[in-house]
Amino acid sequence: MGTEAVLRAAVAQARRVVVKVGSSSLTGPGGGTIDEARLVALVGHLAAVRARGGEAVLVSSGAIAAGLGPLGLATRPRDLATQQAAASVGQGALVAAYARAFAHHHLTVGQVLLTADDVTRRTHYTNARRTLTRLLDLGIVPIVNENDTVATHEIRFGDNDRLAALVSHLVGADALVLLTDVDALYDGPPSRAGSSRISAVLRPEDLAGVEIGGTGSSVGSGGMATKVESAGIAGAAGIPTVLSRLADAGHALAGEDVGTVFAPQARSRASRQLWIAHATTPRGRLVVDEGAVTALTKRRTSLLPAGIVEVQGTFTGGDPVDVCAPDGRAIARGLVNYSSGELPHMLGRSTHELARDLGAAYEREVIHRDDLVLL
Ligand SMILES: Nc1ncnc2c1ncn2[C@@H]1O[C@H](COP(=O)(O)OP(=O)(O)O)[C@@H](O)[C@H]1O
Ligand SMILES: N[C@@H](CCC(=O)OP(=O)(O)O)C(=O)O
Repeated sequence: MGTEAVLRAAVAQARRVVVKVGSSSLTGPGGGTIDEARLVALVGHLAAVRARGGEAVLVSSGAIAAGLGPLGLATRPRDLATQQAAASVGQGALVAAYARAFAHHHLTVGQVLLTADDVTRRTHYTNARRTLTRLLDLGIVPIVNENDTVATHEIRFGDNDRLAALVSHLVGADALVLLTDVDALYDGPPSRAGSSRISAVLRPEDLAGVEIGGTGSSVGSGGMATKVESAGIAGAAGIPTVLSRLADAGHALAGEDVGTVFAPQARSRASRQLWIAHATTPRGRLVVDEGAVTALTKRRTSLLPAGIVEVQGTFTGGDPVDVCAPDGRAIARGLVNYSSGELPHMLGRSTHELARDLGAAYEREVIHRDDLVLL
């Protein structure tokens, strides 16, 4: 069996699978309503996974699109507040439609709304993981979406592709399936004559020269770029991804030759570190000296106050920040233990000195090595 066939078989046999469906393939022409027939067909495929003894987590976009009609809007609003209002109206309708469709298969759904914080901050991701795992143990189909109504610009994924990859980490999925409105990854814009389907991405070089563009619809948001990124995030934790159009979902889940399959990378990094690298938007920058660059990159140490020369941005303890070399290049990203107000008083000083002058609480490293990922 070739590598591609092995991967497709792994998807077909996945015990736990995360399936993500995009707004563009769930909505009818114009994008203002959810196409119930497509939703029902998708639910049928997920029920089939359950019927063969598997478990499924559905990550569904479409809240904003589902809210357009009831709000009398013709197109997806551009401003965040109206998008959030649309999501608030649409999310309930969307999950109600899923609950009805799953009930025909005697399956119950549970809604899980997540923000980027929920999959990056230690306490939150542990909670999210526990809830999702418990739902699966109870035989429920979790339906995940971004918590659009509270997410702000800074912390928002916007698309659900990367969120789906992070959810696949959270639940320890065996496969990730991304369903969209295009049948596969193409080597150029799918609308351009001469572009051809890529059936498998087995190594990063397979993406060299591929023109990966933005969304082709009025309701989708990440386009192909966030899907390829999502496959990379899942792959880094050893999880294979299949991308296909919604109409081919059954074939994709059965391991047939549709869409594009992405091989996981050979070396998987700790998934927590991946969340930090891929899920977070840095709230500030810590510029460090050359000694700290070497310590972090060569010796993989924690970041201590002594090596920091400048603090940029406004952040609180627990926020993601970039660590930059003296030339401004971001070399790492991590979750910082102190706020941007506290740090300037600590720069260049040893932890011993800080503990003596400011108290034991200041003995902690600025970013612990477990919370730091090299970029
Ligand atoms: N190289 C490519 N191959 C396939 N599709 C691409 C490519 N570059 C850009 N796209 C566009 O990405 C779109 C899918 O992304 P998007 O609209 O965000 O969907 P979704 O709502 O499912 O997340 C396709 O409809 C297509 O127009
Ligand atoms: N959380 C948003 C998802 C936004 C979106 O368009 O995502 P996608 O279609 O996956 O690119 C919603 O439910 O409308």
